Amino acid sequence: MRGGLSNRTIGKYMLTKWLGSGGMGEVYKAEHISTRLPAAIKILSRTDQAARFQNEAYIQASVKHPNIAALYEYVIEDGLPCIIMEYVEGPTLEKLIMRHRRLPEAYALQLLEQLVSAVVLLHEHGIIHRDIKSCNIKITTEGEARLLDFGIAKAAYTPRLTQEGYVIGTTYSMAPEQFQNRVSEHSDCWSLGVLLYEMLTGYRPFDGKTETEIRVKIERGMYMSPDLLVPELSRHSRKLIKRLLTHQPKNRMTAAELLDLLRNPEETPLARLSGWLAGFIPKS
Ligand SMILES: Nc1ncnc2c1ncn2[C@@H]1O[C@H](COP(=O)(O)OP(=O)(O)OP(=O)(O)O)[C@@H](O)[C@H]1O
Repeated sequence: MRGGLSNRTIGKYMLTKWLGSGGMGEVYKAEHISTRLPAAIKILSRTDQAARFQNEAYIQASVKHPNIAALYEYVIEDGLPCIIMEYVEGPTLEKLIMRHRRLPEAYALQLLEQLVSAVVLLHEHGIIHRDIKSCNIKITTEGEARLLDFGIAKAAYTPRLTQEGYVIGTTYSMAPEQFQNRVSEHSDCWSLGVLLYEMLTGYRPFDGKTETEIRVKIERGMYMSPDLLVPELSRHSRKLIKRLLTHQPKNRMTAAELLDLLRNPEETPLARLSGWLAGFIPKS
């Protein structure tokens, strides 16, 4: 039942508000009984998904990063597995984009940098998120990004959770190789490209009326050049999108390279020339 568990206690927490339901369970806002600090609690509703749910908890617990919602505890209450995690106040990135139509470029790049630094950490731990998309990201009241939902993330120790041939992910943000079940950390970088495009233009690069239509566009790399939607878009952002939405995973920019470029944008020829000329100006 939706929200049917409100006012019940889970460990040291009291459930206060139903937040929504996802693929595996219900999410509630909760309050610590003695400290009154908030938390979000995900309660498994599909018992056939217990192994995947535990996988989500293992992964979320194994990485600590300011832009990843922290895991507090994994408990089993009356036979129900529960993930107790940081409560992130604020809208999802998807809602924020819809509300403003699209995000200002400087802010979009700032959010991307935060998310990429989280993804670099995941990849360093051998974890592939596999479902990076705007509705799995929340924006805090301070305007910072928090990555949520490790339900289908994959680590080296993740047990085989899917039936042979079952494709994992959300079609519009999936990389072409994900349809062949050849997922790697490069697939997360494609999804970051989809996310950047969506933040900057307000549109998804690969959209359509059916899953098949979207899939065909992804496999053919057919997307509208972002500057046709936002003519003032910088060359820097256009280049990032192009390098992330590269069909061949091996030729695609990695998360570490992307982070480096976001922190040290490539110098424009003009900036390089003026830096060079500055060397000739006598110091007074
Ligand atoms: N840590 C959190 N803090 C605040 N809200 C959260 C938190 N985790 C999840 N939510 C919210 O709870 C709702 C359900 O989340 P959940 O991750 O289970 O599903 P989903 O992302 O909607 O779907 P799916 O699991 O199928 O991807 C969403 O509205 C989500 O934004």
